[in-house]
Amino acid sequence: MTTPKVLISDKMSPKAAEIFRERGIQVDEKTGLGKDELIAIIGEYDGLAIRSSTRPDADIMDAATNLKVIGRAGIGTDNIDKDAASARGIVVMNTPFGNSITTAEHAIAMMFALARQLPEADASTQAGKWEKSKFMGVELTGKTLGLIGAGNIGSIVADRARGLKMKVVAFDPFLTEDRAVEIGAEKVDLDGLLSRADFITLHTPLTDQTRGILGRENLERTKKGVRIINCARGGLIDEAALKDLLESGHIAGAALDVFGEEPAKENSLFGTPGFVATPHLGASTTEAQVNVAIQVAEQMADYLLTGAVTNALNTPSVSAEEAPRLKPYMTLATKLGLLAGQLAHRGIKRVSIEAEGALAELNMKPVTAAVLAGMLRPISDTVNMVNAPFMARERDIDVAEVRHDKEGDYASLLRLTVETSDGVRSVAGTLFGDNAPRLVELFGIRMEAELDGPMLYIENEDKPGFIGAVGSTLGQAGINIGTFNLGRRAGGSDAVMLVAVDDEVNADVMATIKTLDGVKNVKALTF
Ligand SMILES: NC(=O)c1ccc[n+]([C@@H]2O[C@H](COP(=O)([O-])OP(=O)(O)OC[C@H]3O[C@@H](n4cnc5c(N)ncnc54)[C@H](O)[C@@H]3O)[C@@H](O)[C@H]2O)c1
Ligand SMILES: O=C(O)CC[C@@H](O)C(=O)O
Repeated sequence: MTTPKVLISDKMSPKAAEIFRERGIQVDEKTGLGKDELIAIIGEYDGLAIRSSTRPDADIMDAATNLKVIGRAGIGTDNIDKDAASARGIVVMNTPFGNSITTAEHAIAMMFALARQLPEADASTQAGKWEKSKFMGVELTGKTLGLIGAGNIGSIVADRARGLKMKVVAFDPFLTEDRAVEIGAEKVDLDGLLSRADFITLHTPLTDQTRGILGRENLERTKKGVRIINCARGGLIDEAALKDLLESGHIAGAALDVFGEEPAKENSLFGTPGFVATPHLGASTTEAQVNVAIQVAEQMADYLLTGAVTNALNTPSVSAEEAPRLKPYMTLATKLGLLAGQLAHRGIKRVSIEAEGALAELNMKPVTAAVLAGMLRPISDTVNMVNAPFMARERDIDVAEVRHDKEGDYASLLRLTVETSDGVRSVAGTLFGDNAPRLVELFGIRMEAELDGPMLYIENEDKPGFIGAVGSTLGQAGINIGTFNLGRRAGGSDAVMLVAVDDEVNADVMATIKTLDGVKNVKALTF
């Protein structure tokens, strides 16, 4: 294996580079690159470690011919084109917890800043004024804090706010009643929150559903004198409406760490009374930056060196302990997928992936991704485990996973049942003693075969002399046979044959085999 190479393209704690080097990965740190500069060099790298300034898009990824992973030292990945990454098989990972406390603390700091007008009072005092009566504040104790989004950061904010003796109400469609009780919040709908909250703080990602969640109409519905904090993402609040309502006095204060346009070197809100701004500092503490740098470097190194996947947004997780146990099953899954994909004459509509015995106790998601990657390889040169589920969805292939706890004839079994417009057919395989993947059933016919190298699949009437005829056709063409794997349907006249050959069988030989008496179907396969 060649030494993987990683580019760190945003300012990051030196801990990240230190970890990459310790793990034997080459690392370059080049920050502040323009898009074209990045495009010119990205082809050299297996990994790209970023914060929020680098914005890897489809153009950058097209040039990133070796790129396997993009690691975001932070939470939000809205600066990464994840669809483009998935389509190219690039894993995107973030560090979902490393800066949560820091960001929650920033939101609380912003709340105090608004409640006591700290920035204005500071500026006035240092300007030599002593405007004691101008800066009359409000207490937090007893006030209602409305959380929009109660995930990692929102729930830490709730905890801190409860410590400040505030009442917490939360709007989050994915928050269960039990979790709301656990974080000490009352679950409410958005209207309830807008009408009751003295302070509102946003902690959702920016999605199609959350964009403009505090738009003009909702801002107008807030309680008069409300104070609003956004340390999540610009785009959640209508900035023009916020300015109007601050100026009209309906909103008493607003503190934004994030803006629709960043860097926000100019913004219409600047200078508005009651407005406080910080330059996307939510995650900027020494502790958080060390946390996210260590985490992103460890995760990326694990993936590049061992295949373990943690905190990926576009592929299933595989822990470092699971990776070696799953590896042989993933090889089996890819081979069975390849077999099913190559033998499907028509587009696949549905695949059911069944695990039996020991395999049923493992993490099935990576196995499913490996099946799909194998199955789609005959129709795509670029498919891999990351983009296969995405490609299957794009092709409307319905994928089902089924686990059977009980062992059958084998300690573990993986069965794929594939539906095309030609009907439903299944293949099954297992791992032999040395973790070697073996086919054990082909279209309902028991047979044992290694799926390796070039092979010939032949369906025929079970007649004496047929095997000899195939053998001599291949022999006459100078093609050496590795193994002959045979099976026949019990009590029937159908037989199947998987012949491992040393060289690929050319079209002329295929045509001759097709003319042999009793042949029903012939196909050249590669594994
Ligand atoms: N300012 C900063 O520097 C900084 C630092 C870290 C994180 N962030 C941002 O903070 C945000 C929250 O991060 P997190 O770690 O808590 O994320 P999270 O995924 O743990 O929580 C997000 C919550 O939002 C909820 N949500 C999703 N759609 C919603 C909707 N339509 N209405 C209401 N709630 C909805 C989800 O159910 C979830 O509970 C993210 O946007 C992240 O990028 C900013
Ligand atoms: O890297 C940063 O400074 C910001 C990070 C923050 O926006 C995040 O989503 O984690």
